[in-house]
Amino acid sequence: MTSLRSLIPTRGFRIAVPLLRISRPLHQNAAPPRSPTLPSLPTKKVGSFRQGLTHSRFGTGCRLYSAPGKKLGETAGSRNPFPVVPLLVILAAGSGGFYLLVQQRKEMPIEKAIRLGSGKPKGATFSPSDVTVIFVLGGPGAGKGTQCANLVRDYSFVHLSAGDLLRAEQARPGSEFGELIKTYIREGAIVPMEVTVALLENAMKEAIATQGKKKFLIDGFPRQMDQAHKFEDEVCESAFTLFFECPEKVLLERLLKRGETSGREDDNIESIKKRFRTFEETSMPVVDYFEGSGKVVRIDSTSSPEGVYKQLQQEIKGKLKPETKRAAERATVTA
Ligand SMILES: Nc1ncnc2c1ncn2[C@@H]1O[C@H](COP(=O)(O)OP(=O)(O)OP(=O)(O)O)[C@@H](O)[C@H]1O
Ligand SMILES: O=c1ccn([C@@H]2O[C@H](COP(=O)(O)O)[C@@H](O)[C@H]2O)c(=O)[nH]1
Repeated sequence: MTSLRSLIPTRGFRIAVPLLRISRPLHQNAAPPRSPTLPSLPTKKVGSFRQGLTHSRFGTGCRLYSAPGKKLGETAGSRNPFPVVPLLVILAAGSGGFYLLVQQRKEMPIEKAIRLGSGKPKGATFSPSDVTVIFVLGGPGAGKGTQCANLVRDYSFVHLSAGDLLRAEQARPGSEFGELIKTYIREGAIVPMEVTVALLENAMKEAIATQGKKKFLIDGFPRQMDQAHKFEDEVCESAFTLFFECPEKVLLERLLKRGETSGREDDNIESIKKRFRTFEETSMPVVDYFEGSGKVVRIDSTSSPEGVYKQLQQEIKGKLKPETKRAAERATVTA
C-alpha cells in the first residue's frame, strides 16, 4: 500500500509547511477526546474551563465548569494597591502556557497530517458522475463488513473499510500515526479526520489506477459530521448511505464472539462499551443528517447474514447505476 506521505502534493508542500504555523489548531476539526488517556489536543484557554461538548441524538449538550474565585492579588478584606506579585504571576503563567503550547504543537504527530490536505486545491477530487461512493454505516458489529463482502462478490464494488485502513496504517513500520491510531481505536474514539480521509482518498486513487474500478463501498465512515463534510467537499459526494440497524444487545453478543478469534484490540467489553457510546453520540447524527436529504437506505440486520443480504439486494435494486446492475445479473447467471 502506498504510504500516507505519498499523498503530500509536491507542489503544495513547500507552501503548506509555513502555512501550518498559522493554520487552525487541530482541535477545531477533531472530536473532543473522550478519555483522559487519549492524546490531548490543545484547547482554547478562556476565563472559564469548558469541558466535554457532547453531541448526542438528543441534542447538543455542553457541560460548563467555571470557578468563580477571587480576583488575583485580592485577599479577604484587603485590596493590594501595588499589584506587582499578581502581575508577575500572570506573566509567569502566560510565558509558561505559551512555552507548553509551542512544545505541544511541535511534538503533536497529527499536526503533520494536516499537511496532507493543506496543499490541496479547492473542490472534490472525483465527480459523482464518474465515481460512485456508497457510505456503509451501522453500530459496531452490525454486519457491515460481512454484507460488503457479498456486494463485492456480486456487484464488483471496491470495499474500503476505514477501520481496516487505520489498522493497516497503525501496523505499517515507521508510520507517524501508529501510536495515535492505536490509542484512539482502543478508546473507541474517532481518529482525527485528516488521517482517515487521506487514507481513503489514497486507497481510492490506487484502486482506480490499478483495477480501473470506480464504485466504492466506504465502510464505517463517515463516523462524525466533520468527516462527512470534509470527504464530500474534498474527495467525492456520496450517492447514498446504507445503514444497518441492530440493537446493542445483539451487537454485543456478536462482538464478544468475534473477539474470541479476531485479535482486535477493541473487541473487549471496555472498548465495546466506549464504541457504542461514540456511535450513539457522534455517528448517529451523521445518519440523521443524510436521512434529512433522503439519502439513507435502512436495513434491519438482526436476521441471519443471508436474510440480511436478501433484504439489502431488494432495497438497493433501484438505486444502482445500469452497469452495476448488469454485473449483479451476470453474477446471478454464473452462480
Ligand atoms: N446477520 C448476522 N447474524 C449473525 N452474525 C453476524 C451477522 N452479520 C455478521 N455477523 C457476525 O458478527 C460479527 C461482526 O460482523 P462484521 O465484522 O461484519 O460487523 P461490522 O459491522 O463490520 O463490525 P465493525 O464495525 O466492528 O468492524 C462477525 O463475527 C460476523 O461473522
Ligand atoms: O472513520 C473512522 C473509522 C474507524 N475509526 C476507528 O477505528 C475503530 C474500528 O472501526 P471499525 O469500523 O469497527 O473497524 C473505531 O472504533 C474508531 O476508533 C475512526 O476513528 N474513524
